[in-house]
Amino acid sequence: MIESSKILIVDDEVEYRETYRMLLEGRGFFVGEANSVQEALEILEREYYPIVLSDVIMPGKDGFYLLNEIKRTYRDSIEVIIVTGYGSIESAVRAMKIGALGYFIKSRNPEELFSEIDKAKRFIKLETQNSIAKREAGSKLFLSQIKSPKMFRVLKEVDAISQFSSNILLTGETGVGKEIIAKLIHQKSKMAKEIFLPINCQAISDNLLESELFGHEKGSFTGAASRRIGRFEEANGGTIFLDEMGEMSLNTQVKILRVLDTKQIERIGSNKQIKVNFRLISATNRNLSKEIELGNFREDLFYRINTINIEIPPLRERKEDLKGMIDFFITHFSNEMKKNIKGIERNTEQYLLAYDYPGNVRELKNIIERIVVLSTDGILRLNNLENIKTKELNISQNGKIIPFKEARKRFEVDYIKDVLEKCDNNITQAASLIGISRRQLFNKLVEYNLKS
Ligand SMILES: Nc1ncnc2c1ncn2[C@@H]1O[C@H](COP(=O)(O)OP(=O)(O)OP(=O)(O)O)[C@@H](O)[C@H]1O
Repeated sequence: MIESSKILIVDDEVEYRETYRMLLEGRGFFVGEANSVQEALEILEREYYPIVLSDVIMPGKDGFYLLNEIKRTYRDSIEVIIVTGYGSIESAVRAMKIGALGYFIKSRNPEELFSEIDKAKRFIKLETQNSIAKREAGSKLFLSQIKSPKMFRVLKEVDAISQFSSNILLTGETGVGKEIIAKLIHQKSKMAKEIFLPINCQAISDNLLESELFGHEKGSFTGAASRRIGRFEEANGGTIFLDEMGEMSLNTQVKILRVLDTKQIERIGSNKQIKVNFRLISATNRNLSKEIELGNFREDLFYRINTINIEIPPLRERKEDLKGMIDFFITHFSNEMKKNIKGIERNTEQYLLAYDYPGNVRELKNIIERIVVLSTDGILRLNNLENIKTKELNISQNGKIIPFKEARKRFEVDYIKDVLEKCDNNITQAASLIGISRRQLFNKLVEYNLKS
């Protein structure tokens, strides 16, 4: 079932509901019905419908009341299209002001209704995938050029398993491209048009992770100011990608196991069962068998998520692709930064080809980004080759990944120091190279205590 194609029709007249049902089902939508505002709100409590098509005048509460309630409770996770028999500019404006996405007059051509629904679908997808899209903006992938036999085998496996809905576990060191492969599996699957929802279990604290995944009812805990639709509900019909699965607490593991067994969830603070249907791809860079022995990971969950296992090799085991990847990232970053890169210094290229990349593709990508940023004459060179290891691996401390804010600070400090060194500490020139104002750079120097 296609989740963004689920529509709830709210109309007190059964003939209208049936007409819409016929029209919409004919176009592949899954249709739910409510004959009143009250019933619609009850259904929405139980089941997630991303799109609601509501009549205005009904016995009891009217469509504007429903619209108001939906926007107050669900904000942008549900889009509403108001349908009315009597079109008037005032009521259209009113609907839009309250937050309806579209407005349709019953006597009009149904094609207009479909175009409103398409708009709502695009909006919902955009909302949920906004952050993903931002992250991936302009980044084409190095896939079709792959020559390494090990990576080639991975791509073959992806082709073979994409069409099935079995749970998949991706294993491999950090930065090898597990998320890229997860996305590829989704794109090649039957759900390609539906949502791909990545969640990094390590980036979210354990108590928040539960609410993130399952959603919560208003007031179910301090800070739960409104109802929240969980990720499992949002991913319905599509693929959910649980990254860093090995970091999940035993408590959350039990709950995930239950969802996989029953295909139902309960929002925190509610005991209503809600049906969910998604494909699960998990990833970890831990050795889960070892974690099971240590009592950190549940064996039953391991077997559930690991119907198919794909191991992604580290970059040092796919040296055949290194040269191609280096060129690929140079082109990518020089286009992105609009820099005319003429070439790469021989020593630097040799070093990059011989280096073993413990941080894998992510590390290679970061190094290339940095040398492209720092190149002022169109030639790429690593000034201090020994520095590379300590700088690139500066993402963890005592074995724990450092928080994003701290990592950004470290990067900015290194980056600013490098650029200043290149410009003989000339702040005006450094600011111009970086592309920020002299004042902004000066503020950074004060903030990071780099003035000396
Ligand atoms: N084939 C590829 N083509 C282009 N970029 C890639 C490729 N593989 C990985 N990358 C880039 O390398 C970085 C790391 O990739 P990704 O996040 O998929 O790795 P991961 O294995 O999921 O890492 P982690 O275990 O740390 O979550 C990303 O910036 C990604 O865009």
